[in-house]
Amino acid sequence: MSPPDADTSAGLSEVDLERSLKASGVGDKAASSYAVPIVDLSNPDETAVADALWDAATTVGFFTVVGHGIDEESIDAQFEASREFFEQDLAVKEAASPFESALNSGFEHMKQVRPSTGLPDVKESLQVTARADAMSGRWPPKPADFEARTRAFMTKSHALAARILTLLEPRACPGQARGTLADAHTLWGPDGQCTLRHLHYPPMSAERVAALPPGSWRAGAHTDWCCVTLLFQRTGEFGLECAANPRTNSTEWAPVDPVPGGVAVNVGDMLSRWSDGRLLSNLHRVRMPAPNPGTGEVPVRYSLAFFMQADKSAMIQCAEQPPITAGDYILGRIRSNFEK
Ligand SMILES: O=C(O)CCC(=O)C(=O)O
Ligand SMILES: [Fe+2]
Repeated sequence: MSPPDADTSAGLSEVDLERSLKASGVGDKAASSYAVPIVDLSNPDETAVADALWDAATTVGFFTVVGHGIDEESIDAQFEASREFFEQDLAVKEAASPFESALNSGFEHMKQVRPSTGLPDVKESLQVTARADAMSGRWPPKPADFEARTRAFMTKSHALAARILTLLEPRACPGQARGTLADAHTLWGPDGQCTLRHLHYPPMSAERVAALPPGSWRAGAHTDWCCVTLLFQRTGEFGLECAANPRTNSTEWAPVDPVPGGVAVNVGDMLSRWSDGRLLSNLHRVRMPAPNPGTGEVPVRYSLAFFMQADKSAMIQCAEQPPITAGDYILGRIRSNFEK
């Protein structure tokens, strides 16, 4: 399908794919156990690292990086900030960081409706988009150093995502100067769109889970909108699953379990488009785990997702689709997930 113009072409096929899961049955299939690759970024042989990333990105599309250089203390501190924010009352969180879908920022509680399920994810999230106007009036006052801590964590996440993009770029976008992808993503500039999403999947009793509408997921199957996502998980908190990318024609799902010292990475739709499909984004979802037999409760899950999204004005130039600004591209995807 060749879209008629740039504005309406943003992410249409991805939304159709997600909607089709509702009817296909693929969405209900249990996860099997093929392994998500692990890539060690501390290997001094840069060619070997680039090869391993390319293999991982073109087969599964989801992989875990270790030796990535982000210190454990910063990751733990961000999770702690997230926990302190979410433990407040709902009304306090809503007032502290009002959600604004057009800015992709703020706090939302069970508001994100996935096209794959037609139901809200059973989660709450706090999104920080690295642009001054997006966060004006949205920095939560508690914990007290939330803004400083989050800015520092986003700086480290951005550097890691930029390194991964630069290692993938020569094969993903062979016609473009090396560094174009990383340079298109700035933090805190007037056009910035990189986002850190703090996610909280609340613990709940088996009765509350049973009362949810049938077909509810912690996060319904979806692809991400960005170039790459860094997904930070805590040990012992499971449920993330991915489908291999569409090139493999596989309908299997694999668990993406937390790896000590590891960060999960996935390719998003923006990079699929930018690379003319040399890289493909893949579906992933977060399963509602079985209640703990001792407590009868479904355990809590926290995660942090850093979405490396090109600046609003960055032009996504590729051969097979019309040029589109990254700003228009993201807006199209937001509209497909949020009512307002
Ligand atoms: O919480 C997770 O592990 C996944 C979250 C996710 O995929 C997303 O927010 O896009
Ligand atoms: Fe995602």
